[in-house]
This record gives sequence, structure tokens and C-alpha cells, in this order.
Amino acid sequence: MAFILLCLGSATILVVPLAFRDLIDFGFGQQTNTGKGLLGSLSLNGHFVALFALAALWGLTVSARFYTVSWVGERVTADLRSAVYSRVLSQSPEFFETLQTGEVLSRLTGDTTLIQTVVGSSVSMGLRSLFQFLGGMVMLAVTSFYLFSLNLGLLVMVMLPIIAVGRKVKKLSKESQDKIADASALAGEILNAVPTVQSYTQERHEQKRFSDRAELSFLTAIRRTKVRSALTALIITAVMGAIIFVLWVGANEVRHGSMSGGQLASFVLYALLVAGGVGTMSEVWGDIMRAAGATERLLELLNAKPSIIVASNPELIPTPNNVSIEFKDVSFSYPSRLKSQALEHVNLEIKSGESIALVGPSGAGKTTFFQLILRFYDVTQGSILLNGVDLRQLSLQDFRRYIAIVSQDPVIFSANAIENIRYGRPEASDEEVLKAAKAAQVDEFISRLPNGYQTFLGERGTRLSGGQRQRIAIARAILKNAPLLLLDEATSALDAESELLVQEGLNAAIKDRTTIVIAHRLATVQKVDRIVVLEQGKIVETGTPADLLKQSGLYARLASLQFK
Ligand SMILES: Nc1ncnc2c1ncn2[C@@H]1O[C@H](COP(=O)(O)OP(=O)(O)OP(=O)(O)O)[C@@H](O)[C@H]1O
Repeated sequence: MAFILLCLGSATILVVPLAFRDLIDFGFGQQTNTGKGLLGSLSLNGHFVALFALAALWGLTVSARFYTVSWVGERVTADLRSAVYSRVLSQSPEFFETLQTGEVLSRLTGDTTLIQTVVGSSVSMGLRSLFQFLGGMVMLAVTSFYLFSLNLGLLVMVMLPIIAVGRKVKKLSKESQDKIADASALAGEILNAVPTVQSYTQERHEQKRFSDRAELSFLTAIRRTKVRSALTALIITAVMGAIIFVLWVGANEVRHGSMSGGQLASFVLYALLVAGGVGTMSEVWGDIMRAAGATERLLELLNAKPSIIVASNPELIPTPNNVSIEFKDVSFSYPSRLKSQALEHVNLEIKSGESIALVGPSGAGKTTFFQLILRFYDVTQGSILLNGVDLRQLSLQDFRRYIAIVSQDPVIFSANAIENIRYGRPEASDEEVLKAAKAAQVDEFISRLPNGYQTFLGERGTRLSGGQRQRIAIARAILKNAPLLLLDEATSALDAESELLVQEGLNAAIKDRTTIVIAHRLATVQKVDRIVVLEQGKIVETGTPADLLKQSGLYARLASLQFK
């Protein structure tokens, strides 16, 4: 529809010079009432009415075109944003190790807006100008072929530099968007850490780092603008020069009687249309090149391949109500640190319903264990089996539904308490949510919040204490009611008394389900079936707490430090 309206509008504007020619030559010139011209023998008033009708038609088509084209622009941007966002959401944690969230945000907002400008206005302006240019050229040729050929030669000379400069603008534009994204990435990180910045009184330093980056993006933008403004000067002078030259030749033709005044007038109008067309096209060309730079950056995100490759024909999980896990000779190195192994030849079988504790020094590879069970990363060697099936043969969505995790650093969303807990199972009823909250001892502090469960917890749960955040995360995991429960130092931020109470709540959840607990405080894991001791990525001991004490190895050493 936009395209049809565009053609209609352009056709209307191309008729205007003809109407002018007739107005001059037949409306009040020497050939009045000879019946010639486009509209025959119209009176002078009739000619003006015809002109006005053209203007009104033009206005209508322009407004309708503006609407349709803007619609397309907005649609494209919204779709593009969603597509890029959903692509980013499906990336594994490895992707976010290198790309900062601020940068993704900058691409989602800044780059898509640039594309919106182009699709929603520049392209239509460009097409309109192209039509105006082509139509104008044809009409120029019809009006006076001699003057037209003179003009054509001059125009070709103008077009060449425009194309060359356009390329340069594209390159500079990508650079400038990159610089803006750099600044956003920095701001994104720092705004999340304002209290740390302030406590180390680094405000000035951070301010300078940001303004340096902003300055750099300014300088790149100015370099791009310089190139574009030079281009504008070149075009205006060249195009106007060409028109004045042709006008001069034409005026001499009229004086010698080989052309009528009306013809010259329409010729000049067409020449102006053509010139205007060229001018706009050059600007649009610059915009398109800018957007091409932005598109390249968005495509990088859209084409990002997830490092976790999902089986095309995933197997179904056998007996999903009980989950057993088996590590078979698993070795693993983080992609960013291929030289050191985070886990080395790990063999471990965790039976359905069994509770296991992972203990060991900091950096031993305990959290890595969880990351691999969730398949955030693929093992480098060996395999992990869930109910006897290799994780790589299962659908990610499918098996992650059977895992509930409380991570070391629990995430609270900017919503109220009840919604935060419900995140574990969105379809859960209010009663179920409250039951989980009670088990995790959330109840105890929620009642003291101003609006109870409806209290807004602030972005990232800034309005809660560390221990309160942990309890919300535990309630969320309990609510999920998954057959495999992973607890990564889930109660580390609690005082002894609350920890005991939360442990009781957890014990109910742990009963009947497979559980793996990571804990530094050995007192919290005395009730598990088996303790697995990790040291530098290797399993060094396994057994019941009592067995391990007898072995006088790493566990016994840690225990004597903690208990005596
Ligand atoms: N994303 C990552 N990229 C590269 N190396 C990593 C990454 N995450 C962790 N590591 C490294 O892997 C090793 C094991 O880390 P892991 O987080 O599993 O330790 P942990 O036993 O859970 O320690 P803690 O008790 O301190 O939480 C560490 O040496 C750590 O530096």
C-alpha cells in the first residue's frame, strides 16, 4: 500500500509543472483559448482550480504514505527487537562472559532506532526522490531533449562522489555505534555497583572513564558528520550550478523563439524536482549506510550460535519423577580457560532419592558441578547421564524442568514477594506459594514488611537483607517441587537460628528427592547420605560423615578446624 501511495504521490507532483506550463502558455499567455494543452481551453480560474486540486491530491497521498511507511518502520523495529532479545535469551552463560549486558541493551535500543529511522522515513523519502528523479528526467527529455542531454552529463559527474562518500559514512557509522555501546556497557556495569563505587570513593574515576568513552563516541560521530557535510556542500553547489547553467542556455532559446516561456518554466520546475530528488537521495544514502552499520551489529547478535547444541530428536526422560545423575569420567575446562581443568576425571553416581553434599576448599569446582548438571556448559570429556540418558540427548527445556536450584547469589526480580516466589512455578496457587514460603521461613520476616507479601522488593532485591534474599530463593525452589534439588550454599547468609529453621523446612523438601548440597559449614550437612570431597577439580574422598572422619583426610582436617 505504501508503495502504491508513493507512486500516486510522485505521479501527482510530476503533473504540477505541466499544469504550470499550461497556465502560463494557455491561461494568460499569447495562446489563450486555443484549446491546446493538457486540459484544453480552461479559463484562467479553471487552471488555478486544477492546480489546487493537484495540490490537495498530493497532500492526501503524502499523508497516507507517511502513515503506512511509518507503520512498516515501527513494525520492523519491534519485530527486530523481539527477535534479537529472544536470541540473546537462549545463549549459554559463556556468551555473557564476553558480551556485556549494557552493550546488548545499546544494540537493542540504539541500533534498532537507527533502522527504524531508515525504514520508517528515509526509505520512503529515498523512493519518492528516486521516482521524482526518474520521472523528472523523462519529462525533461520530453520538454527539451537538448537541454536534457546537457543536464544529464552534469548529473553523472555529481553521482560518482556520492557513492564513494556513502561507503566511508557506513564504516564511520559502525564505529560510532560501537563507541556508544562501549559507553553503555560501562554505565550498565557501574550503575549496578554504585554502593561499591561510592564506598571506595571512585566516583570521579568512574565519571572520567565514562566521559572518556562518551567523548570518543562524540569524536567518531563528528568525523562521520564532517564527511557528510562535505558531501552536502558538493551536491548543492554542483546541482544548483547545473540548473543555473541550463537555465542560462534555456533563456537564450526563449529569446531566439525556439522555446516558449511556459516550456522553459516547466523545464526549470522539472530540473528542480530532479535536483531535489538527487539531494534527498544523497542524504538518504548516508542514512542507509548508517543503518547498514547498525544492521551489521544486530546481525552479529541475531546470528550468534548458542554454544550448547540441542539434539534435533531429543529423547524423553525415562521415569521423570525420580532423577538419578551419573558423572562418567567427566573432565571440564571453562572455554575462556582451556589450559586449566575445573573438573578432572570425575566419576560419581547419585541414586534417585539420595542426598549428597559437595564439600571442599573454595575454587575446588563445586559450583562448576552444578553448571554442568544444568548443561550451561558441555563437558570437555566424558558424559553426564540423567536417568541413564546423556544430557546431550535431552531437550534443555525438558530436563531443566526437573531441576530446582538455589544459587550462591540468588536473584530477586523487581516485583513483589509473592511474585518472586511464584517464579518457581507460575501456575501455583496462592496457598501453595504461602506453604513454600512458610517452609523456607520467609513468613517470619514478610509479616514485618509494610505490605506483607505484596511488598515490592526493589530491583535485584535491594530492599532485602542477604539472608532474606536467600530464603525467598529457597521458597522459590521448594515451590518448583522438582525431583532434583541443587543447593549452592543456600543458607550461608543466615544466622544460626534461622539456618536451623530453614534446614528443617528444607529437610521436608529433601526427603524423597535427589538432592545435592554445596556447603562450607560442615554442621549443615551431617544428615546427608554421602559426602563427596572435591579438591582442585578431583574427587578425593566419598563416604558418610562418620566414615570420612575416620579416614583422617581433607574432610577430617576441615572438620577438626570447624568443630574443635
Ligand atoms: N566462567 C568461568 N570461566 C573460567 N573459569 C571459571 C569460571 N567460573 C569458575 N571458574 C574457575 O573454575 C574453578 C572452580 O570454580 P567453582 O566456582 O566451581 O568453585 P567452587 O568450588 O564452587 O568455589 P566456592 O566454594 O568459592 O564457591 C575456579 O578456579 C574458578 O576460578
